[in-house]
Amino acid sequence: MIPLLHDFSNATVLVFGGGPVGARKARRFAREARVIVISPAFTDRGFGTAELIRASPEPGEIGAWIDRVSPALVVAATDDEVVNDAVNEAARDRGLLVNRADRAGGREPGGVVVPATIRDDPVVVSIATGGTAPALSKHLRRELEESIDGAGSMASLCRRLRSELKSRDVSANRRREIVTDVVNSPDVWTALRSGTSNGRQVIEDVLEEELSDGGDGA
Ligand SMILES: C[C@@]1(CC(=O)O)c2cc3[nH]c(cc4nc(cc5[nH]c(cc(n2)[C@H]1CCC(=O)O)[C@@](C)(CC(=O)O)[C@@H]5CCC(=O)O)C(CC(=O)O)=C4CCC(=O)O)c(CCC(=O)O)c3CC(=O)O
Ligand SMILES: NC(=O)C1=CN([C@@H]2O[C@H](COP(=O)(O)OP(=O)(O)OC[C@H]3O[C@@H](n4cnc5c(N)ncnc54)[C@H](O)[C@@H]3O)[C@@H](O)[C@H]2O)C=CC1
Repeated sequence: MIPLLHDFSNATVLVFGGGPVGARKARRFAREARVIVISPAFTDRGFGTAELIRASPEPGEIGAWIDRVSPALVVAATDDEVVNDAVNEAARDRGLLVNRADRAGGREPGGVVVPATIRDDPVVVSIATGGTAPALSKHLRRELEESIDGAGSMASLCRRLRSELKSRDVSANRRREIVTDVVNSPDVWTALRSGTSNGRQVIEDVLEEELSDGGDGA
């Protein structure tokens, strides 16, 4: 499988199944999408801002629910394999993305997996194990969380630095060298992580040095 990023803003995600797994997927997608969860019972409280609809569709009724809601992605998270099969089939028939929570492999086209995710906006890190060990994905997510501390601030710094360098007509090659040096600088990381800098001073220092040596990097 090849990881891709998908923007769900202004899209709808339809989840079948209101247990802990349906809730986790609902919370995940609700940070961006409109989420609707359909289930005869909601055994978990943490559905985020998702809209909950109490219903127990038969396999033959799944397609009609999907048509009513026009989702971009459908999640099959019930404890009934026959229902999950029907969700998978109805979503595929309509060319929609589908996430099966009850399958480790054997995905068909359009089938997607939800990875463990670490965020320090706008930075995002995803972890998956090819379905072999979701608990390992969770463990690695926890282990790696600390190591990306400051990455969001570093990304913002780089965005501002790149735009300043562009507006001063610094060549693409030189921009690449400068940005790479900043990203690799332990001092900059320490300053961002400790909160002693928001990056403004780093940008000013880099620009001053660049302009004073004529921009040739010598
Ligand atoms: C294929 C996949 C499909 C998908 O859901 O997209 C899938 C499938 C299955 N998960 C199962 C079990 C568990 N899943 C978790 C947790 C997570 N599962 C997630 C993703 C995925 N799970 C996809 C593959 C990702 C990969 O490649 O690693 C995470 C990362 C993302 C998320 O769901 O948000 C989230 C951690 C989030 C976090 O904390 O960061 C735990 C741990 C726990 O609950 O504490 C357990 C119990 C321990 C265990 O079994 O490992 C079972 C067996 C069910 C059964 O036995 O009945 C199946 C089905 C099967 O294996 O057949
Ligand atoms: N992908 C993952 O991370 C994980 C996946 N699983 C799998 O996901 C499934 C769901 O896990 P849990 O939430 O823990 O199970 P659960 O049994 O607590 O919840 C299942 C929910 O589906 C609902 N449901 C039953 N028939 C339905 C229908 N026709 N339409 C809509 N909803 C219906 C039930 O009322 C219940 O709320 C498990 O059976 C297992 O196969 C389990 C653990 C982790």
